[in-house]
Amino acid sequence: MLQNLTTITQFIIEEQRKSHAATGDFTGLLNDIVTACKVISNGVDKGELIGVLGSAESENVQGETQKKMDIISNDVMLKSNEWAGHLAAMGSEEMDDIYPIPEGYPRGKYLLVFDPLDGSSNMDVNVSVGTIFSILRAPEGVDKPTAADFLQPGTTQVCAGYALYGPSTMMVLTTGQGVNGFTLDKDIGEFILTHRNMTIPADTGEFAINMSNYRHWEPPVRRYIDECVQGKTGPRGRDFNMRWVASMVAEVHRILTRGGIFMYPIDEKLKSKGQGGKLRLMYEANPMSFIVEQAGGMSSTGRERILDLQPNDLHQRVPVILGSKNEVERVVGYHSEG
Ligand SMILES: O=P(O)(O)OC[C@H]1O[C@](O)(COP(=O)(O)O)[C@@H](O)[C@@H]1O
Ligand SMILES: [Mg+2]
Ligand SMILES: [Mg+2]
Repeated sequence: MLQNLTTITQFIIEEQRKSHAATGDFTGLLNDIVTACKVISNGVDKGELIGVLGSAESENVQGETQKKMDIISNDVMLKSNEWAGHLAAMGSEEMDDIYPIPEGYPRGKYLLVFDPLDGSSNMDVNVSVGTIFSILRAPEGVDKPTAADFLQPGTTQVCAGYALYGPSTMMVLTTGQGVNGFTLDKDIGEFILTHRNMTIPADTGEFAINMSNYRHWEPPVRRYIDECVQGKTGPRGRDFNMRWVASMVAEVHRILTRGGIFMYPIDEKLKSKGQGGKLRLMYEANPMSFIVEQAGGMSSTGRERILDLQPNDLHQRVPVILGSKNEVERVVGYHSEG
């Protein structure tokens, strides 16, 4: 029924009304992020029709070859969010250092950190990709924030969300009052509330991990996956299914929709490169952990709650094990057994 549609803006305003401190700043910021994701969705949708597939022949701070859409999505996020006066600075996977709000634009009280295109290795093969974002408060009285001002534990996030550019374009977000999903109606250009109060079942029979790293895994992870693969014939006494999309956004969305466990653990290969994991704390692990916990799931490094971690670098990498509570707890238990 057309007249009963709730747009994402209406939903956020209603949510903000519950907290008397709301000034409209947050709603304004979210609207700018929503606009950016609509533009990126349009670009992903059109693909080679507008020549945006393929590599950009440049590398980001992670040493990864950037896709054209990595750079385009990054620019769209910057341009859409820099002008309105809600932000003091931004941080992105695709930029070495933070992005201060340009002179001439008003500064605001929030910090925005994002992964402009997640799963970018799937862009050229037409598999779901996404955008992940996290909103933090800028320290009071600081006119020009530094990278250090972004290094706040995940528990201090004001909002976390992602856009998923898949068969349909969706946006899922939390402000600490549960998790809700919105589907983009491209005819009216609005994200409409379609998935109210998303929750993750505590149990699951589905795991997601890049099995090609098997020989590099630590014993607790190898034990957990061995038992899943042994299924009925092993100690778990039941069969498990496996999925791996290679887009964290798509994995988390599947888990929010039907449960599951997603793992990108630390391994010997990553350690040998001096990395603390594959995925980035500030704009992948923290926002996804806030969403997963708000949906009743759990998120850990295997040894610590991700949201409690004190970040030490804007591009810090961490192990990620998240999803259905009882399975994540089991993996954490295997780590503590040593
Ligand atoms: O290539 P792998 O080992 O399968 O890793 C896939 C993982 O890397 C990522 O693509 C990293 O994110 P980016 O694409 O934003 O760099 C995750 O989305 C995904 O979960
Ligand atoms: Mg990513
Ligand atoms: Mg990315």
